[in-house]
Amino acid sequence: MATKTVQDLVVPVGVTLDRFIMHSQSAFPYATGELSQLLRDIALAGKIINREINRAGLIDIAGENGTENVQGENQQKLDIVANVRFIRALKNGGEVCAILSEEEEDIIHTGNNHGKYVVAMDPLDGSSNIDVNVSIGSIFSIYRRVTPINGPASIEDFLQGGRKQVAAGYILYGSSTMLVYSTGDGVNGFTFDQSLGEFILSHKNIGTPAEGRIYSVNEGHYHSYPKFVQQYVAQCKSRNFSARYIGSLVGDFHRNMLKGGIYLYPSTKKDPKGKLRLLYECYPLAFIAEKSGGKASDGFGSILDIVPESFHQRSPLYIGSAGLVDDVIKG
Ligand SMILES: O=P(O)(O)OC[C@H]1O[C@](O)(COP(=O)(O)O)[C@@H](O)[C@@H]1O
Ligand SMILES: [Mg+2]
Ligand SMILES: [Mg+2]
Repeated sequence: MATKTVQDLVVPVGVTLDRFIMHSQSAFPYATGELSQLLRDIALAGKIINREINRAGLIDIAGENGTENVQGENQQKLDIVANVRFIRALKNGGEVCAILSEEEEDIIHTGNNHGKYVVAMDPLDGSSNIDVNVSIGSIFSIYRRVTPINGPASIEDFLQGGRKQVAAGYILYGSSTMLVYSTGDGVNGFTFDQSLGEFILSHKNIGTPAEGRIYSVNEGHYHSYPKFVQQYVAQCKSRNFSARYIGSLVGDFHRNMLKGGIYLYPSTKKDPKGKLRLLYECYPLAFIAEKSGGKASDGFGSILDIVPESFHQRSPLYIGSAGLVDDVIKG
């Protein structure tokens, strides 16, 4: 038997998120490092939330909290824990002057008025899956503030529109934990190595396949969908597409980005403007979709071109492989 070389025996750890961020930053000689630090702060929040999720059943932070958020949805204990963990990490990090969260009515001022950035976030996405051990996520969207540094942030910092995002991404707590983000130049994914406590580059320069054979939609609401969506779903069935729906946007989106597919959350009779929130669900995932070669539409045009009007605004969402999103819109 051939003797193993040192390379065979000592497999390299890979590129850590930290190193990757450092490298990307060295391509921009005038970068000051603040956005890099902010991405590290988000990764830290992700690690802490990952730990909380893993032990939720052991330390009584599973289940409903008995409260409702600003949108009238039941809050799970972990929704609140994730919200607090994120806010704390961003406050302590110092780069963010204000935060918009799904769990809070108004923006949260961090006290860091010198911070150049604001973050809109869904601290825990897929709340109905928390207690049943199914994939959930966190979603974030980053803007450079437009209000003067050293003063308080305000509404216009958050209502700049999806095209003004300087970075966006998500953390997926699934069969492994992953952080996926883009600063506009490609989309990269990092898998969390529990033993090292580090995110390691595992999915370099992700590209969404132009076509696919997976459709993800809550078919329980079928009769409540607009005609063009019903027709599209019928078309998916007649083309023998696979139906895959977790009910955690991050998980459904991630699978379709890697394998080729489409996620649909149309308007319904109950939610005529759609269920998903524009600023911290649709915009960031649309940013990732477009930067990976996919598409995101509200049925009329690109999600990123919707002019935002309010913090918790909702939108229909059709997102994934470009060819499939085009098929829905054509009707
Ligand atoms: O249960 P439904 O109506 O199919 O909705 C599922 C969708 O709602 C969401 O759970 C909304 O997100 P939150 O859990 O952050 O409120 C999405 O993740 C998911 O895709
Ligand atoms: Mg969500
Ligand atoms: Mg949520």
